[in-house]
Amino acid sequence: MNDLFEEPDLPLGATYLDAFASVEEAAALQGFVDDQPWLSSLRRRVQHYGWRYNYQKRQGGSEAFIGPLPDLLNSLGQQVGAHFSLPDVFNQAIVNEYEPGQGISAHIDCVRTFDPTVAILSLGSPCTMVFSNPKSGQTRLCRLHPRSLLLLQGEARHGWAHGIPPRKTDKVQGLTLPRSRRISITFRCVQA
Ligand SMILES: O=C(O)CCC(=O)C(=O)O
Ligand SMILES: [Fe+2]
Repeated sequence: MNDLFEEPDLPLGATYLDAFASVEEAAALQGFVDDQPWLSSLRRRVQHYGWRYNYQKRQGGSEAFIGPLPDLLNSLGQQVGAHFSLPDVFNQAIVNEYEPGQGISAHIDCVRTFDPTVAILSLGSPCTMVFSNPKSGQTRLCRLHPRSLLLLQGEARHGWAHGIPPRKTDKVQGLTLPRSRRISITFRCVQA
């Protein structure tokens, strides 16, 4: 349920679905992720599945194939694909962990490496994502709730940057809401 019933304010091409994953699926995904090793080379911890992503080169590269997505991730990816009738199957997933105060700077997911659809599943703490449009200077805020899915396509994927400010709290309709640990799983299709 959305905090204080605020409506998500999304750029064209973005779709937000509350409670996309069931409580059981979310718990299983969180348990799975928590049992896997983390990469700690960024300011936040990450896990890569399917294809390793090189943040410096901003690409995957043919040597970067790790293997098929683990079953739990694959079945969630398939559900997203079926729900939105997507033409391609997700073959890559990046897990991001955010402790309070951590975020991700505004970016557009690499267009050369990844296909036009990006799907973000949220677990754990709610947080506010900021969309910014470099051409118009507009910004839009979207509250991401645990178990929600955010699909980025079209303008929202290519014309707007998205990021999460590195804060310990978010302001929602005048209230200051503390963040706790959040996990996101971003599904993409690497064009091999
Ligand atoms: O954690 C999120 O919700 C966003 C992650 C993201 O934008 C990315 O991995 O490219
Ligand atoms: Fe992203």
